[in-house]
Formats: sequence, C-alpha cells, structure tokens
Amino acid sequence: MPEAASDAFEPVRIGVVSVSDRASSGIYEDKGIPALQDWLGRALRNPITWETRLIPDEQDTISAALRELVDTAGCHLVLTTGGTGPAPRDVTPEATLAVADKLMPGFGEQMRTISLNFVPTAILSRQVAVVRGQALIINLPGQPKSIAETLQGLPQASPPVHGIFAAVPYCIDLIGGPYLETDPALCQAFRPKSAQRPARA
Ligand SMILES: Nc1ncnc2c1ncn2[C@@H]1O[C@H](COP(=O)(O)OP(=O)(O)OP(=O)(O)O)[C@@H](O)[C@H]1O
Ligand SMILES: Nc1nc2c(c(=O)[nH]1)N[C@H]1C(S)=C(S)[C@@H](COP(=O)(O)O)O[C@H]1N2
Repeated sequence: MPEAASDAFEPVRIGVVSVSDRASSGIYEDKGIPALQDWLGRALRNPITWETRLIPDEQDTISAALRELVDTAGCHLVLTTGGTGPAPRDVTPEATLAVADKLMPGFGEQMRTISLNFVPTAILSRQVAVVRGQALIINLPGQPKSIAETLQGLPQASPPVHGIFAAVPYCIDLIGGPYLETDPALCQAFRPKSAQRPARA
C-alpha cells in the first residue's frame, strides 16, 4: 500500500490579481478575484493557497505585485484580469512583459482565438503570458465572464473549443512547479505520456 504522502495532491500557491481602477477604488465591487477563485477552485484538485491582489491600472504597481507574488510569496501560477485593452490606462501586458524571463506567445494567440467564439471584440485584448522563475503568469481580460470563457473554452460544442488551461499543468511541470491535476469535467489537462503520473480514482 503506498504511503499517504505519495497519494496526496501536491499543494500549490496561486496568485490572482484583479487590475481595475474602478474596482480597486471601490466604485464597483470586484468580481475578478472571486471569478478566478471560483473557476480555479473547481478545475484543480490540488489544495490551493491563494494570494489575492486588487490593484489599479498602474504599470509599476502591477509589475511590483507580480514580482512579489513570484519571488517572495512563491506562487507557481499567477493569473491577472483586466487592463489588457487598447485604452490609455490599459497597461497590464506591458507590466507583465517587464517581469518576464520568457515569453509564451501561444497563450495570447490561443486566448484571442477562443474569445472570438464569444465576442467579436476578442482581438482588442493584448493579453500575454510569460514565465518568471518557476511561475507562469497569464493575463485575462477584465470582463469576469471572460475568465471561464478563455480557461475552459466550449468543450461540449461541435467542434469543441479547447480552453487554454489544458496546457497549464504541463507548462508548470516543465518550469519546476507542482504536479497540477484537474477535474476532467471542466478541463482535461494534456501531458505527453512520458510526463503522466498514474490516474487517480
Ligand atoms: N474587476 C472587475 N470586477 C467587476 N467587473 C469588472 C471588473 N473589471 C472589469 N469589469 C467589467 O468589465 C467591463 C469592461 O472592463 P473595462 O475594460 O472597462 O475595465 P478595466 O480596464 O478592466 O477596469 P477599470 O476601467 O475599472 O480600470 C467593465 O465596465 C465592468 O463592467
Ligand atoms: N473571452 C472574452 N474575451 C474578451 C472579452 C470578453 O467579454 N470575453 N472582452 C473583450 C473586450 S470588449 C476588450 S476591450 C478586451 C480587453 O479587455 P480589458 O481591458 O478589460 O482587459 O478583451 C476582449 N476579450
């Protein structure tokens, strides 16, 4: 009988960052952080420690939050929401690129393609993803509904629209983070056979 420890899902620390002038100043209630926690909490089977940040659309503030979440708090995954459009104060992509060790352009390309199934304005999002140290940082648009749309896609549609989250667990394996396991009802994570651990009940 295997030891309990080897059976346990590995814990993961996740940063969720809502970038919004209006939500951070109390003009409206922030729905970005709850939407991120709701989707990730349902999609991941690992125990999650959350690091939440609600901040205005200021480039230096966003970059500082991302550095702190990765370098000090030890997050292996950081998702931002908001500030990805073309308006003068939309600077989340610039703030994210400023802390990058590596660019991961496939995520932005795929998210815009997925979002075109939902809104014709999908191409207005300049969202990017990067690796910093042992963390993957991904930008999502500010509309709270865009979080599930891009992470999950429309797997039941014909033909299915695959969300980007399927590629996240293997990316985190490759950068030295914990082995993330998903609920296949929301997201079927893809790993090459050589990287898969035995399936759980
Ligand atoms: N954090 C949030 N919580 C709740 N709703 C949001 C949030 N961010 C955006 N929205 C909704 O999405 C719409 C479009 O977002 P928009 O691009 O205008 O905001 P943003 O640039 O992300 O945030 P802000 O303008 O407050 O800095 C908003 O009008 C609002 O209804
Ligand atoms: N999946 C999805 N992507 C989306 C949207 C959306 O509602 N759903 N909104 C679009 C719109 S209207 C804009 S302006 C851009 C940028 O939004 P942001 O500035 O709030 O990040 O994201 C786009 N991408």
